[in-house]
Amino acid sequence: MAASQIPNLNLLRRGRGRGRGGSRGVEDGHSTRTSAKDRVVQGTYVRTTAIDQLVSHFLGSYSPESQHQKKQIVSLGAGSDTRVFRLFASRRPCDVIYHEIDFAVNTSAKIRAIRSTPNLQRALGLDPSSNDVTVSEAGDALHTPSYHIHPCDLRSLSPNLSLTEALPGIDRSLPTLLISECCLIYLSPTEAAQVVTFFTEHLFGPTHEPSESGETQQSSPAATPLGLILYEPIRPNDPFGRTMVSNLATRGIQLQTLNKYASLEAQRARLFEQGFGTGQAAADIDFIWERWVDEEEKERVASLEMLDEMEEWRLLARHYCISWGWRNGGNSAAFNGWTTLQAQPGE
Ligand SMILES: C[S@@+](CC[C@H](N)C(=O)[O-])C[C@H]1O[C@@H](n2cnc3c(N)ncnc32)[C@H](O)[C@@H]1O
Repeated sequence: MAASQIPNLNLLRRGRGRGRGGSRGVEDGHSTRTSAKDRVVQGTYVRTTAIDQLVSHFLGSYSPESQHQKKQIVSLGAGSDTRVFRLFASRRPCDVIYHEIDFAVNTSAKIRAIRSTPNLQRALGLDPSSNDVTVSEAGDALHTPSYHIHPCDLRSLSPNLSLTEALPGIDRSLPTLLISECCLIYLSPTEAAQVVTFFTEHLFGPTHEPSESGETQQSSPAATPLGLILYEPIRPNDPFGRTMVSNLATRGIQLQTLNKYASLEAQRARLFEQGFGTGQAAADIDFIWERWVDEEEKERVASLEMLDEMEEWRLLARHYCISWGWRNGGNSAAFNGWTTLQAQPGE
């Protein structure tokens, strides 16, 4: 699918209706604007809160010393996501190196927004007049010591590219978290797996350096600690899921990996198979709402929603999941914070 054809799934959800009866509110286009907006607040809220929690459990609590133990985040298909602004505003001096990858058309738009919005620059801690900020001539790449925006089709990442060609500024030795929030689902299963392999094996795999005799030898047996968070729809085969798929299809959207990774179990198996051998976990948004959000917060957010809409929202929430997997890479404790998070057992 070409860049211009890829809609923002998150924005599409904004147009979804309540749909009483048959389609149970999936993309049926008969909603009132106000109620659709309310529900999106709750859908988006849980997703963002859950991923924020995974991110903060990975980064650990902030202290000025923590900048000496930097970690790295790579957001695949970051689009107009704003997590980096919130994160940088709360961790200064910064202890994270943050990379965002997307098609040039999207990275250019984001860089234009940053350049024209002093508040965003302040959130990033940027001084645009300093030499620390470099923007490419085409306006589609941005590099600072802590924040990099890469104009790149993920499918073009290949072991044949040098690091400076592929993703300048990536540090191969830092514990790294990859985030795919509704991104890899647009690729074919093979392409999506190749993207993940590029990171698990090529960029962050055990390093191989030529010996004096010219043979390749393993200089560091331990791979870099690496984690992956995926946020995507699941369960396309029940009545609600079938309606979801068919309504997306009428808009020309085919979520290519949806059938292959259709359940929580399939998502966990995918993470294991794709190199995150230390731990794999998954939960649907309904479970996360129940178990990760405290009662007071739930009441506050649910009050935005008419009570009789709640069941419908929960049905929708059972069709989106977050899965997360990690490998420690030697004895690293980089992802130990994830072991305390409650995952959903079973399918
Ligand atoms: C539904 S949007 C999600 C954006 C963002 N992650 C969020 O949650 O708000 C999907 C994003 O993935 C990007 N994307 C899809 N395929 C891509 C590819 N092959 N290379 C780079 N970016 C891609 C799209 O351009 C788009 O910005």
